[in-house]
Order: sequence, then C-alpha cells, then structure tokens
Amino acid sequence: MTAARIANRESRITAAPIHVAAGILKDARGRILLARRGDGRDLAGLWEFPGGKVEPGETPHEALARELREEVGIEIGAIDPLIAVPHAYPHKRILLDVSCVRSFTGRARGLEGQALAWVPRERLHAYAMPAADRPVVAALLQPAEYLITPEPGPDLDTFANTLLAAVRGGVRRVQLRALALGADAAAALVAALKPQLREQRAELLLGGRLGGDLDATLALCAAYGCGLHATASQLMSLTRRPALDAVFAASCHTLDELHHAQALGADFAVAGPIAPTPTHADARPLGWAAFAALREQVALPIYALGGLRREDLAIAREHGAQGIAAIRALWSGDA
Ligand SMILES: Nc1nc2c([nH]c(=O)n2[C@@H]2O[C@H](COP(=O)(O)OP(=O)(O)OP(=O)(O)O)[C@@H](O)[C@H]2O)c(=O)[nH]1
Repeated sequence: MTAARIANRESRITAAPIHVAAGILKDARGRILLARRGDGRDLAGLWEFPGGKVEPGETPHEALARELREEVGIEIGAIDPLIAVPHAYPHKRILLDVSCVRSFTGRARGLEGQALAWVPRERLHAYAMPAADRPVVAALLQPAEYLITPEPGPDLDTFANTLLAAVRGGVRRVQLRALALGADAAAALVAALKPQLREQRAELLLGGRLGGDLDATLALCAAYGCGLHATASQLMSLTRRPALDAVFAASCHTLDELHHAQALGADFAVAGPIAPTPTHADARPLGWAAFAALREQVALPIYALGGLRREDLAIAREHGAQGIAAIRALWSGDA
C-alpha cells in the first residue's frame, strides 16, 4: 500500500462517524423486521435493521422515515429511542442510532431487491448481523438494569429480603457480590436466593470472589446454575470461557480487558466508573465520552457503572450502553 493510500485509509478511520438511523419494526405477532444487505454493498449478506445514513439537514426520525419509505414501502409514525451504538469497523466508524417504531402503515416489501424477514425476538441470534448490531440485539433482549449487591453484612435475612424486594420492583439481573462472606455462608445464601430469583425470572450471577477464590465461585455457579461475573484480573487470567450453563460477564476498565472479554465469548461486560462513587473513591471517573470511545472498539453489550441512577438510563443508551449497573441506586431505590 502506498503512503498516500495509507494516509487516505487512516483519515477515513479517524473521520467523524457516519450517522445511521435504523428502526425496530414489529408486526402484529411481535416479530421484528430484518433486511438482508444485498451483494456488492458493504457488509453484504448480513441481516440488519432497516434504515440508512442520515443526510445533512435531516433529523434521525426524518432519515428513518425516508429510508423506510424508499427501501421498504412503509410510512412510519412516532419513534422511541432504543440505543445509539458507536462502532468502529476496520474501514469506517458509524453511530448506529436505533429507534423503536411505534406504528406504521403499508406492507413491508424489499423495494431494492433485498430479502426481508419477520423474526421472533428469540430467533434474532440465528441471523448473521454486523458487529454494531450486537449491542442493539442485547438492548432488545436483555435487562437494562444490573443490580450489584452491597456487602451482605451479618444480617443475611434482611439482606435477602431487600434483594427480593428489588427484584419484585423490576430488577431482572443481579450480581451477588460478597467479599467477606465465608464459603459455607455464601453457599447457604445462594441456595436460599436462587429458587426465589428463578421464580421471579431474574438472573443470578456470582461475583468472582464469592466463597473465596474463582474456583470456589465456579463450584457454586455449577452447583446452583448461576452465572459468573469475573473481576478484571480474573478475566485476564482466563484463557477460555469458563464452562457454565449460564451467563459469563466481567468487569473491565481498559480496552485490553474489553477485547479479552469479547475474545472469550463473554455475554456482557461492565465498565466504569462513569462518575465519582464512594465505593471506588480512588478510581478516576471515565465520563461518557471515554465510555463511548471504548464502546466503539468492541461489539460486546456493556453496562455503565459508577455513580449512576435509574434516570441515567437514557444517557447511558445514548452512549451505546446496555444500561446501568449500580449498587445503591438499584438496591434501595434511592441513590
Ligand atoms: N441500516 C442499517 N445499517 C447498519 C446496521 N448495522 C450496521 O453496521 N450498519 C451500517 O451502517 C451503514 C448504513 O448505511 P446505508 O445502509 O445507507 O449503507 P449503504 O449501503 O448506502 O452504504 P455503504 O454500503 O457504502 O456503507 C452501512 O455501512 C451498514 O453497514 C443496521 O442494523 N441497519
């Protein structure tokens, strides 16, 4: 490659992201519309949410309405933002701005010869999609809030009751994080919590130091069918995804850690702290811009953590986060 071509390629990669508006359209049965990118186009053959580039002077809503009219032959009504994913492909950067379309008129057809498919939510994973779409599918399917428990302390009954109250209040994904609990007490707590969380359809992940070290935690995960949430240093010590029947997640603070989590096939990561937080007083806050800069380098769903409240979900989604992970804000309902 000549110097001029290299310079040209570099300038395209570092150039401002291309703003792309895409829509989640549902039919009467709740199935979601995917369109197949035709031959000769970038990322040809992959399935995507219909939409296209936002032209100068257009709002994302106007761009989406135009693209769906031109490409699929429908007229859309109001939209609700779902997630805006910054993603860096090797040759270009995009901001994939995805909204849920509340209503539309007309029958969807592939007006540019593209194949269309109405896909049940749980079948989305069976369709090969561009990397930027992975966080979009996660935003559709996985919880927006991730509760990380505070240290249980001596009164385990009150702890368990507060946790179950949070789950009854809508939390669907929980990490039991306890550093000071002995192995037997940890096992008894997991045995007590797991059936009740299953009944509420809430997922339980065990923090990587529950019951001692990672091996002890993995034994508890296997015994009770729980997911694993590895610490960043545990993540970096792993050379393959742990054998689990449940989700595998990790805390990440750097791009290396996020890349490693993705390479091991983690289901999601947690990154932060976004804002100052008393539980990690010495950690330097990342801020949203740095979060988005990390986010665009990996396709993993990532929860933002640190000093966040429930009301921060919208800003988290604007920066491509799966949602917010929190201790205080989700534990007692106050921050
Ligand atoms: N509409 C849409 N585009 C997506 C999705 N995911 C994703 O990475 N993209 C990328 O966002 C850009 C959308 O622009 P476009 O649909 O107008 O693309 P295009 O074929 O006109 O241009 P291009 O092929 O030169 O990139 C493409 O580069 C596409 O690869 C998605 O779910 N929906």
